[in-house]
Amino acid sequence: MFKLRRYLAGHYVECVLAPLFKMLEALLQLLVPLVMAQVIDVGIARADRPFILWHGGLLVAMGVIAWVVAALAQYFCSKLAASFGTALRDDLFRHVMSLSREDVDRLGRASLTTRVTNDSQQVQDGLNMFFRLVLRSPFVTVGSVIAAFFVNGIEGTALLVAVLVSFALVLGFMRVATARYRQIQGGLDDVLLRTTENLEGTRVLRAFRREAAESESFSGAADAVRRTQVSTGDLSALVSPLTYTAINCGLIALLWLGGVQVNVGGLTQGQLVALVSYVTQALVELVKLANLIILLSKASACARRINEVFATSPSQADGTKSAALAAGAPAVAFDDVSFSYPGAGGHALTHVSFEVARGGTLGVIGGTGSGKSTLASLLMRFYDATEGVVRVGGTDVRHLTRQSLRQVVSLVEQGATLFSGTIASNLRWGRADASEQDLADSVATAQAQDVVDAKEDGLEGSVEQFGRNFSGGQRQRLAVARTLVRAPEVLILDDASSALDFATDARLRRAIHRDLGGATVITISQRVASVRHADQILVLDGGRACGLGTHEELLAGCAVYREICDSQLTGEEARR
Ligand SMILES: Nc1ncnc2c1ncn2[C@@H]1O[C@H](COP(=O)(O)OP(=O)(O)OP(=O)(O)O)[C@@H](O)[C@H]1O
Repeated sequence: MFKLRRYLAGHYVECVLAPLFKMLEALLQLLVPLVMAQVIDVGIARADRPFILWHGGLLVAMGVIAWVVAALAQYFCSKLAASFGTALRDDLFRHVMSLSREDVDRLGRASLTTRVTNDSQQVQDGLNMFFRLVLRSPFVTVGSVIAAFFVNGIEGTALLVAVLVSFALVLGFMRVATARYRQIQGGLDDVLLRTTENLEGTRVLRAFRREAAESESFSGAADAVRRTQVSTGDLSALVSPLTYTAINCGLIALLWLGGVQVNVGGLTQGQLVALVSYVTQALVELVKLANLIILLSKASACARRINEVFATSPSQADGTKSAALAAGAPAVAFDDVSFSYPGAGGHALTHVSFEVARGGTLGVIGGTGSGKSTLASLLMRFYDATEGVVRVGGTDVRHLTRQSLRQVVSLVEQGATLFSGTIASNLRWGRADASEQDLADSVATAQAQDVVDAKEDGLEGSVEQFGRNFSGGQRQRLAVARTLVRAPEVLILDDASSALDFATDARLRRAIHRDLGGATVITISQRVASVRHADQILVLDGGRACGLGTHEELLAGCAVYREICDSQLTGEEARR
């Protein structure tokens, strides 16, 4: 947790003032029994009315001041914790965004979500309580023991023993609890993963009648968290009663010893009342301290998980060169590229080489799992090639700044994702300053005019989360339009028209060719019709390039391509 102290920068005044005001409140609290003792031993014993009234007024004044400083401390603590939480979450989110897909795969998406949301909140809550109690509780506890010694040595010793026993219990709990809380947060990751998977795949779940099985599996994960929470809860539930028991034993000893001493004249009645008050204060503060330690154990487990994310530096260093398609160099080139996903047994791509000239078109075809999307991911530099070099404009993509690479190369993926807002706000993800005309042109090229027209508000029509108020084909066309707004020099369509009928798909390809003059277009598809007119077609089979050429050349020389064509086209259609 200490490592996260940088998020307190700029709030050092509150960091000092909050615990200081709490201390002041505690100091006043410690003085109250001494004043009370005076009232009993002097004021009441001598029936001195003015003395009692004066000290009564003093107690009221101390109460008012204590209330004011406590309110101020509370204000500073809340402000401090809220600023800390906001800065931490912002930075954590930014850091997660800077990680490569490989890093995100390794840390786990669900786990990252829990860390950015729940874990950061736990740390914020822990910090809030820390500043409230870190000085106050130990101060009151230690102060009560010292004050008790000050009043009477024997009584002070009894209180000290009770406090030390309670403190040992609290520390023992902290050691066990931190590990348990880490386990609980890990379990919550699993619950979140199952929740999002099932919510996003509700339709599939129902179609395959997997509700019962998935509910059972979810219950299993939730129950594992419950068991750890219950056992940790049982443990933490013991902390307060044990602390109370230890201190109350001290109180019994104190009353017994105190009674004897009052009888022999070693202690006044007022001093005994003050001592009882100190024991009570120590008890209350020790219980608060125990709860603070429970909260800090939780916060420290969460802080460690957050620090793990910060310790993951992006596995891909950003390049320094600006991407530009130089004349003469191919727009895109794969030079003997192989790639395997982290933790995967084999290669997803093996020794793949090809070049696409500036303004040229490439079709990529192959069976499912043959490595087509992986090829697009390497070109976007979502992952780095394990062997070989991927080049854009003649430069190794690892040497290009990520921003400029993605300015030049744009990808439309099959699972077109839209974000809640309006159609226009989604399209402007492509280019923030795009004019209405730019948006309209892109919509027309993407064959999405009917999608916009169907909305009463046209381009201002609303888009729900993930674009779920649109059909798959409508989402795909809007996603294409969004990319076209950017007017990319290299456009990759990865199964981006899989939900479109053949006629719309053909119109879309023709429009892109017509309106995006000069752009290099890579079309990835399982449909021969989508790639057959490309300048070259790359055929992938099990991650290997088994053919590269025009439709006619491949028909004549590539058995895999011929097989794909046979499964989709009649002999006549294939030759046409
Ligand atoms: N994130 C990942 N982690 C591990 N393996 C992966 C990952 N993504 C894909 N793979 C594996 O890499 C191989 C190639 O996958 P890829 O998605 O590139 O195939 P594809 O040709 O696009 O398939 P499809 O046409 O079904 O979309 C497959 O064996 C797949 O299981």
